[in-house]
Amino acid sequence: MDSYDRRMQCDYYAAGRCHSCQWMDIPYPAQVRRKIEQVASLIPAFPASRIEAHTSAEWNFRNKAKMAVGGTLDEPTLGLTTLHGDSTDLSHCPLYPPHIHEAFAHIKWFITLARLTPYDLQTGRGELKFVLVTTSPAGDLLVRFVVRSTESLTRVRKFLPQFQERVPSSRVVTMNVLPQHKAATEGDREIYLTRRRELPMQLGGITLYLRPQSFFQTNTSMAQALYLRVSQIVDAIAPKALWDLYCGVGGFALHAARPGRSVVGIEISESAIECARLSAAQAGLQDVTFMAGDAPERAISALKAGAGPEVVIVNPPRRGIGDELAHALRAAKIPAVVYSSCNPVSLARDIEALGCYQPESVEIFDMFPHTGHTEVLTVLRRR
Ligand SMILES: C[S@@+](CC[C@H](N)C(=O)[O-])C[C@H]1O[C@@H](n2cnc3c(N)ncnc32)[C@H](O)[C@@H]1O
Repeated sequence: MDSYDRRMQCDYYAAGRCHSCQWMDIPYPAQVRRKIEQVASLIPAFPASRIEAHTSAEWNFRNKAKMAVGGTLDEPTLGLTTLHGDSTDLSHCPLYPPHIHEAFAHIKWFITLARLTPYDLQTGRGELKFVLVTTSPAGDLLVRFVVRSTESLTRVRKFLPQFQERVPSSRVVTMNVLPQHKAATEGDREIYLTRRRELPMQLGGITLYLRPQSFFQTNTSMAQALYLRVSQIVDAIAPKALWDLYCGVGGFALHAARPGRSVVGIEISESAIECARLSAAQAGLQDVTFMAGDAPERAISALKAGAGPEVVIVNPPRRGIGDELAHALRAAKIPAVVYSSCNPVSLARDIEALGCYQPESVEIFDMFPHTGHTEVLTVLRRR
């Protein structure tokens, strides 16, 4: 497919209305080659020819939409807004699956019905700032209305049954309050409008649970492939004890849990840990413990006290694991570190800090087609 055909698949890009996917002009196989070369240039110990790539669907792969609300009460837009008060509707963005597109139409109808005035970035007036929608593989939705204040709460509660009648898949609906005029897509306060609080995300044999403020990988099929691959890698090493640091709602830990293997997951978000525990209990997993806390701090103190599993999985935020944790893993002589990273630059820095660890394999899981971002999985073995 040439670049002209590709542009035709996203009308917004072709019309110059959205530039979020910077690589839209590059045919997908060339995007993947470019990512492999980028990763190889950052991890010189590993040649591009040995990097395996797991490719994504090119369209409809994103499970989460973050839409800025603009336009007017009677004709709201979902997409982009600017400081000058301009708004662009992107509610048919081809990265989202068709049922999210359908939900957007009903969300617009609901905005008008509940008198949720779009927030104006220029004047600071109005109420509704963003609509955040996440879908499960089964098509159920988590819908969040990010508002400036709770002024509309009574109306939203009143009309919600009508919205849910139109969108029965909207299992969890919340109002998130973001009073400050700042560049953020959500605030700290979450008001649940439905009895259900978690969106079940069925991945293979495990059901993960997602709450409004918990992290979840945005490409569900790629996440499933990644968890499966890591469980195979861990099974091949066959550790008796395993840690999953920065475990989120437990994707790696739960997929790698086996009878006779002790698994510990550590994550900063209390609510993500509650979700991970729920999944473990439902799956009847015995020797799996999830702890809320600072992963580097807890791991370093446990390593200093002499604890040490045979395998440590790390999946940190973009900043990476940092020198202190890298040095502690090295000093404790952990035999294998399975590192999943969304930032090859911090990954390369951490590999350097780990020192005596050699990449045994490097794989790309292309979570983010049409952008320069990629997820890299590497197995680091102590030399
Ligand atoms: C890239 S996400 C990975 C989540 C999970 N492994 C998954 O597959 O969904 C990084 C996670 O690190 C968590 N986090 C950030 N800082 C942390 C810290 N200091 N200690 C523990 N977890 C942290 C975030 O809340 C987020 O859930």
